[in-house]
Amino acid sequence: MGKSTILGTPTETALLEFGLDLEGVIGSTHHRDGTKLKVEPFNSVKKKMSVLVSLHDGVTRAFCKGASEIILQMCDKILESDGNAVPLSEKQTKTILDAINIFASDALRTLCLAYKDMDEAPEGDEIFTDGYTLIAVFGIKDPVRPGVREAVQICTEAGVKVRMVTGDNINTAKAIAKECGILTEGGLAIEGSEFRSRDLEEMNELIPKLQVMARSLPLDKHTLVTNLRRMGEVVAVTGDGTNDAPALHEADIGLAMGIAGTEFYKQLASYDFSSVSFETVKYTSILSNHLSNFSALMSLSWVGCKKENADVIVLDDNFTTIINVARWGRAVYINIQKFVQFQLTVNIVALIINFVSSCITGDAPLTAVQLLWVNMIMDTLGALALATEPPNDEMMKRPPTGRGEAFITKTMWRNIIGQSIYQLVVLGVLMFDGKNLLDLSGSNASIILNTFIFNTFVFCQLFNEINSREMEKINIFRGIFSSWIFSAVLISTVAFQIIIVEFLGAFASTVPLSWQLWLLSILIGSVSLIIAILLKCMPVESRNLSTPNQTGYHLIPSGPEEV
Ligand SMILES: Nc1ncnc2c1ncn2[C@@H]1O[C@H](COP(=O)(O)OP(=O)(O)OP(=O)(O)O)[C@@H](O)[C@H]1O
Ligand SMILES: [Ca+2]
Repeated sequence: MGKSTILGTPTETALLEFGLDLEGVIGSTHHRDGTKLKVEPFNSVKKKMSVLVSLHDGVTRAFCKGASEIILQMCDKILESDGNAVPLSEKQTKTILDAINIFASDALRTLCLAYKDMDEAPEGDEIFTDGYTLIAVFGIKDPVRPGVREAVQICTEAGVKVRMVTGDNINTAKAIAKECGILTEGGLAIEGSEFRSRDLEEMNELIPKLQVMARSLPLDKHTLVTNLRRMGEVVAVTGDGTNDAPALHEADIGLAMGIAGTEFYKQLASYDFSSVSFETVKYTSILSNHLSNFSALMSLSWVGCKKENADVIVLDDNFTTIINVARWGRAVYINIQKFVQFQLTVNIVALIINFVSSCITGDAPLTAVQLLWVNMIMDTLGALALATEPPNDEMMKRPPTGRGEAFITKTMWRNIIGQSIYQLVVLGVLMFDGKNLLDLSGSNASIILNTFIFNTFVFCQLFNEINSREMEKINIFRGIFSSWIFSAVLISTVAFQIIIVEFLGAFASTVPLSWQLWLLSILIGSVSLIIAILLKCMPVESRNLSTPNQTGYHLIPSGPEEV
């Protein structure tokens, strides 16, 4: 027989696989034919699941498995290795609790398995919650994937604070959080029950320090997200969707991962669940042949989460992918800002030049066709050039954009206004004294001057397009050749400009220019590169990270060294 594939949550599959392995060791035993009477599926609030089976000798047996402390509390007996149930002494309870803690501190998810025999099937819906006999304690290892630690580090550098909210035991949660760098020195790790009991004021104080919340209920995740948002934070939640749906829904960005994500994926292509890397590594010695009934306990409890709750579905179930989401999110946002900055400069200058000139001389230097042309190249090609820049690592080293932050930042206004003033001064001088300065005379003087103004205006925009690649940094050329689109756009803009000025005079109201004037246009345009450097030396906004906002909540530090 080939190896069968087990479907279900990683916890379930790990246990079932272990049970099946054990069956191979102990031999398939008699209890298999018991009939299932009732199943209480796993639920994140109770953190346990139960099943009621009727055995052939008339006995009804309840099996229960779930969070170790919770199941242990329901037990008053323990199954010894010889198969006899003996009362659970205080000393034994302590030993078991110690074992649980040792497992948990080793980053293992701990579960207990217990059973209870009854003569009759109980009435009502509830399966008993006391008088159980403890069968086993399990420690399940869910190895932290390679790269998670690095991903958390990148998040921290990017000003994204990673918190862990889990249904697991606090010690398990702490151990895992330490392993992936979520729990740091001075950070707070608490249990959901404690978190729940706090009032609003205490939460305001507690939440900024909170790094790990363990044994949480679905509602706790939701409460945390609501409070973080109230504090003005932008919250992204990742979850496997089944019990995280409320929090995913409440978050600004809901990232469905794990089963919810892969379940969706499974619909597109068949997905091999056996690749899920949970493995059972440790268990205590209190095992008996009762375990053969164990498979009845397994339920395919995973429910496809509502896809509407998530904004992003992480198909590869990998935390590192979230970095990519953030990188591209930032890249797109910044690219749009760059384009808007560039576009606003073009429009402000064109509008003012034409308006002022019309008011004073009754004549606009830039004709309708020229403006249309400017708009076409600047809109289409500019968007293409600036919006297709790929993300870079720099982007993940700046703090995130806050919820209420203006789209056009002060930095952008500085660049827009500075460049516009330069262009307006130059073009204004040319407009009013250009003939004199350029020594133009004769009947053609006016049209030559206007063509020259148009050409200079276009070159100013062209160089400003290069400036717009970087809003804050002086070096605007970094990686300019890695994006071939940008170079292609610049070259084709120049080519179009030559064609329109030199050959399409009748259409665009231009005349061919001498090479001296071409050179002068380019020179004047290129001065905007120097203007940009001067502007960037003018500080406008200090991204003061420690400014408390209205709730007294401090923004997170930007680098790990400040944590
Ligand atoms: N199938 C199951 N049957 C019984 N108990 C379970 C099962 N799965 C998890 N548990 C228990 O419940 C706890 C997890 O609770 P919960 O599902 O609320 O948290 P979670 O952080 O969403 O977990 P997960 O990583 O499974 O998504 C585990 O620590 C374990 O003790
Ligand atoms: Ca879950």
